[in-house]
Amino acid sequence: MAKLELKDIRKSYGSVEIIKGIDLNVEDGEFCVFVGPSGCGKSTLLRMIAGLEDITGGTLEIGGIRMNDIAPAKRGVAMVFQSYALYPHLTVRENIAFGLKVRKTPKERIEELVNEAVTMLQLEKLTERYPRELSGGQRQRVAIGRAIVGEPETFLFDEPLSNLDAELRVHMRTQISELHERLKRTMIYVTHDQVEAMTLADKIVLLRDGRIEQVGTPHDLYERPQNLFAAQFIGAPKMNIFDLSGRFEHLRATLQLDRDTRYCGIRPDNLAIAPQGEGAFTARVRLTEYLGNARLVHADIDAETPVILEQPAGTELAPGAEIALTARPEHIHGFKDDGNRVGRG
Ligand SMILES: Nc1ncnc2c1ncn2[C@@H]1O[C@H](COP(=O)(O)OP(=O)(O)OP(=O)(O)O)[C@@H](O)[C@H]1O
Repeated sequence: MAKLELKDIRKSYGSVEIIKGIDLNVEDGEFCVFVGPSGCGKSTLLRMIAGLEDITGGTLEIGGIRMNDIAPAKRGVAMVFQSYALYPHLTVRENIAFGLKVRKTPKERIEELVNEAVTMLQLEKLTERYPRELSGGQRQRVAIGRAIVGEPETFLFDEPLSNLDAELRVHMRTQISELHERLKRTMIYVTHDQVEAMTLADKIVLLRDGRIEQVGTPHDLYERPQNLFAAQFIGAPKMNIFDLSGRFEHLRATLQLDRDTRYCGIRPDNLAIAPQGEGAFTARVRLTEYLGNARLVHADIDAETPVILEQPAGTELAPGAEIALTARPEHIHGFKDDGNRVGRG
């Protein structure tokens, strides 16, 4: 069993607090992704779980056992790093077997575990190569193999795909998903890439500045962002936000928004072009981008207020054209003065 419980977890370097009180449960077998902007503390939190960083305050339990002061090797976790951290002078097979040898695992068992991992990760033809003779994706598969053979209860991934090109990232992402399906182990995965977070996670933990902004399924974060930060972090292009305290006051009536609503948010694919003279507001097209399956329209409501909408790829709009825009009530997200969602929950 590898349920993780973090209770008021804190980390300081000197007088600077980096992790500012994290309460979180990760269920046994769950795929949990820590996501957030650079410097928010994702890696630090993961390294604290791994035992590579001391915990300044709070309690970390894995499988019901307090782990704060337990050595990394005794936590039942294996970590896969962005940098692969392979031994250059060892072959693929030797790299994968290394930890088992150190732990004095019987030879036959090492054979068995390594062969299993090699097959699972399709490394059969590469076992006698050295890391320098491998591509980035192959190196990362070896690093994952090394983690698998230790049979950990929990896998910790620290931005494992960051050094790979776009195509390989997508491929490795699906491999990691399949690995989770197959091993059914708890996995915690750090990324700053919201697409990775959305596609891999059972549970997303969105962090900012050492605190949790929102925890939920990918669907929760996309459909019901709990605050302006979550609304703008998840989804690309970003959600459009209109401040109703100023020149968008009229939207309150037109879009029938609650009195508590200070900001209204509408995703680019939820903005529709209305017949001229109708719609909630008008904008002037600046440029359009053809994406193959859609067309992104960049427009300006006024000099300070850009807006982005996603339209069918065949939509023809010349720069300078005026468009009337509208959105259905169920696609409008309302946020209060403090940035929290109206009718939170
Ligand atoms: N050893 C250290 N001493 C002092 N500050 C540190 C140390 N390690 C990390 N930090 C600071 O802690 C904060 C969180 O760092 P961390 O690496 O966890 O962020 P991150 O969210 O993983 O960012 P990134 O996506 O850029 O890797 C940063 O502001 C960083 O500068």
